[in-house]
Amino acid sequence: MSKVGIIGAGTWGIALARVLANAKNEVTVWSAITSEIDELASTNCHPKLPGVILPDNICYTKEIEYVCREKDFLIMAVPSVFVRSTVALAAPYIDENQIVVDVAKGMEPETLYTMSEVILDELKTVCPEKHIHIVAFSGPTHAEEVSRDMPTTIVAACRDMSIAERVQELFEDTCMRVYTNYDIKGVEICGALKNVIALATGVATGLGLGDNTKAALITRGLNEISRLGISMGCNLTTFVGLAGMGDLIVTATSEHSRNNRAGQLIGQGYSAGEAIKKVGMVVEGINALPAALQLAQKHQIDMPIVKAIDAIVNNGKKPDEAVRELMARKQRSE
Ligand SMILES: NC(=O)C1=CN([C@@H]2O[C@H](COP(=O)(O)OP(=O)(O)OC[C@H]3O[C@@H](n4cnc5c(N)ncnc54)[C@H](O)[C@@H]3O)[C@@H](O)[C@H]2O)C=CC1
Ligand SMILES: O=C(CO)COP(=O)(O)O
Repeated sequence: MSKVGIIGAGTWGIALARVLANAKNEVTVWSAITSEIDELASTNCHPKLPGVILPDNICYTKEIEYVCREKDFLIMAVPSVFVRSTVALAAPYIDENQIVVDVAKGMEPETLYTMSEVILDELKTVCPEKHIHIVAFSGPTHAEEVSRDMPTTIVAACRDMSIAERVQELFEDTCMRVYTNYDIKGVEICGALKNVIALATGVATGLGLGDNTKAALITRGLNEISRLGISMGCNLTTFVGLAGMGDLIVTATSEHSRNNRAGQLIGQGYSAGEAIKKVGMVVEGINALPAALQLAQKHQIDMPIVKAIDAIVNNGKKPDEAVRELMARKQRSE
């Protein structure tokens, strides 16, 4: 039995809280939004996970200190744009013997840091004397399915494999089968950038295009992401594994994906802002675009699908025009 603090009460934080509480761990959930905590505590339900009853051994708190103190694991489950500010709040209460597990998928546009790097950077600023272990936890894992105990696989990534193994053990005997990987940077790049490609497959669906187009976007999209990752020193095997190919497949094809849904709306003619509003939850692929473009430029990697999505989302390019341009690119070898 472990003590786990879940920082963030969106669908993913709550799905993980449920799995871990049912496995007899002592689970505490915190949210920056106090009304969310009141609702969870009084209903044992999350409004975006209808029909899922949460076990009553989950403790809810509005105190960041309480969610951090004396926990073995702290799971950072806020959307990527809130990771830095949330770590700043939590840092004074985080100890060296705790493992911080990041589940947010994104990259910070100003620093080009992955989320584990953002966490480390913020912890160094607030408490430079502490050495804290951080694990990236990423893979094909929609909250809607995990919260119904559907068999799911995921990667726990850390340079120190013994720390990744601690997270693997935490999820033993749950619906989640955890694989370890020491290529934390590769795992995090996969998690952030597959969302951009899922936007692209959504756009294709919204335009009324077919399965051939989606397969092309998934395959060539993975090629773009892996070329970037390899140029940054990551391992190809990470990109063809669960955090890469696995998560790209699920996000690009699942009805649960917010990125896929936002892309569909954009393909149907909605602006990015309208699509985000209609989806009503975080669309990380849109947040990841500035960092993706900067990294492509910095590492001199051609990323035509990422560029096309940025042109549609941020520069008003018509989706059908972007498809025509992608198809008309100079012919080349695979
Ligand atoms: N939902 C899913 O199936 C999965 C999500 N993820 C990742 O987990 C992260 C969180 O995603 P979701 O839980 O789906 O998001 P969500 O859109 O359901 O959650 C939003 C949550 O963010 C928190 N929040 C809102 N404003 C905040 C603020 N100012 N400061 C701190 N926290 C604030 C609140 O707890 C709110 O419920 C994302 O990076 C996502 O890519 C990863 C795997 C699966
Ligand atoms: O990362 C996810 C599944 O693994 C969630 O994807 P969406 O944010 O597109 O729903």
